[in-house]
Amino acid sequence: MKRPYLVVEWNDTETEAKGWLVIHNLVSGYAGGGIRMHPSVTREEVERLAKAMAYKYTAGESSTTGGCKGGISYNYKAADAFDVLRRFLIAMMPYIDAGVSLGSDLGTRYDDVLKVLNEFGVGIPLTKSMKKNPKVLKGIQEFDRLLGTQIDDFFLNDAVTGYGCAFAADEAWKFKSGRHGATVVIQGFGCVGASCAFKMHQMGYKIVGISDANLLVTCEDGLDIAKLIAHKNGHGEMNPAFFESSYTMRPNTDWLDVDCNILIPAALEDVINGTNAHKVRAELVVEAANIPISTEGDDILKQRGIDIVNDFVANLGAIRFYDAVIFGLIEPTPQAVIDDIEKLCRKNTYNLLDHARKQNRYQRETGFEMFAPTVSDLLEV
Ligand SMILES: NC(=O)c1ccc[n+]([C@@H]2O[C@H](COP(=O)([O-])OP(=O)(O)OC[C@H]3O[C@@H](n4cnc5c(N)ncnc54)[C@H](O)[C@@H]3O)[C@@H](O)[C@H]2O)c1
Repeated sequence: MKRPYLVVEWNDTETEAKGWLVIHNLVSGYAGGGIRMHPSVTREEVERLAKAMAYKYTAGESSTTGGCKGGISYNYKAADAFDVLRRFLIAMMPYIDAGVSLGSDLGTRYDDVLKVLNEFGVGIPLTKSMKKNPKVLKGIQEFDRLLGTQIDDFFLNDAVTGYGCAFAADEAWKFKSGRHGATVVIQGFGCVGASCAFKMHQMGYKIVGISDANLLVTCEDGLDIAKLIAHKNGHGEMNPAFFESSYTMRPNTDWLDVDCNILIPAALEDVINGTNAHKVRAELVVEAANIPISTEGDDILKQRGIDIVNDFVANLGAIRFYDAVIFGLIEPTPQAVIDDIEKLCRKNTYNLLDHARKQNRYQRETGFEMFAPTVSDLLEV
């Protein structure tokens, strides 16, 4: 399954926006993945992201869902960003109605996606057979209810992925026998970056640097994560008016210049690449973002002996939440959702690092073998 099963290209009627739906594989006619909106989105990127989703569902032990992704090349901060998203979803509606389940990703909000799907009477996308399955319909109701619940002041859906990444980072750090109170730098302070920072801090790590779309803020003694979260905006941007006097502000491009033990990219793709991977100072990189390391960057990290935890191992929280609740795999409570994700992220991370160590190989290669998707079905019509 090297090639995507289906690629659909879209040109907006009202703006210069362009978009793609890529289905990497279907399992019993079903696939899941979020929609990314960013000016840099390309077809190739959406294909890579859809592939990563397919691996993620395998790592998430899903027996029901393949990987897909939506991508829109447009400014997510533009005043008409929601209208562009709406028109993209309308164009993709025949696929969505057949069982291609699109959610949110960088630059889009799940509420906005659901608003459009509800407007057209689709709700959460399901295949024809799922729509007739009472267990799945009950699962949808539970999932809808859980979307409105909170944990540690985050909406559950905004916490699941970041928490999972934090559990994966903690497991990997312990596997390396790292010292307590290790230092962490995080790129991105949106849904994933902020909740990951919160959980890492809660587990005793010191967050010494965070970057967002505007700036990098650092502090050797550790940043006040709760305060930064309380004052960030809906685009995951920190508010410098609430920074402490001990903080240093720098351009966000300096994020690799900060000393740390663990580096967590939680924003864009290919941010560690052939031009900057030699600058990574951390001993461990945990991929909270999807595909944050380019092939060239990967080669350099591998040569330098830096450990990594693959994206599809660390950031499967949201897809596991969806699958586990909709298909009735766990008790539908916020704590059960988090406990389930913790168990899975820790287990997969440990197995990944253990296999790689025993085979004396780079984790990326081991991960691609361990979690390769095996099913490729057709759309259910
Ligand atoms: N939301 C999820 O549940 C989820 C699940 C799995 C994977 N992911 C992946 O995690 C990553 C982040 O997703 P999100 O949902 O948190 O997005 P988001 O839109 O909520 O936040 C994105 C963050 O990235 C920051 N950012 C943008 N450009 C930047 C730059 N040049 N330098 C530093 N920071 C920059 C933004 O300011 C913001 O803080 C993406 O790769 C996404 O595919 C998200």
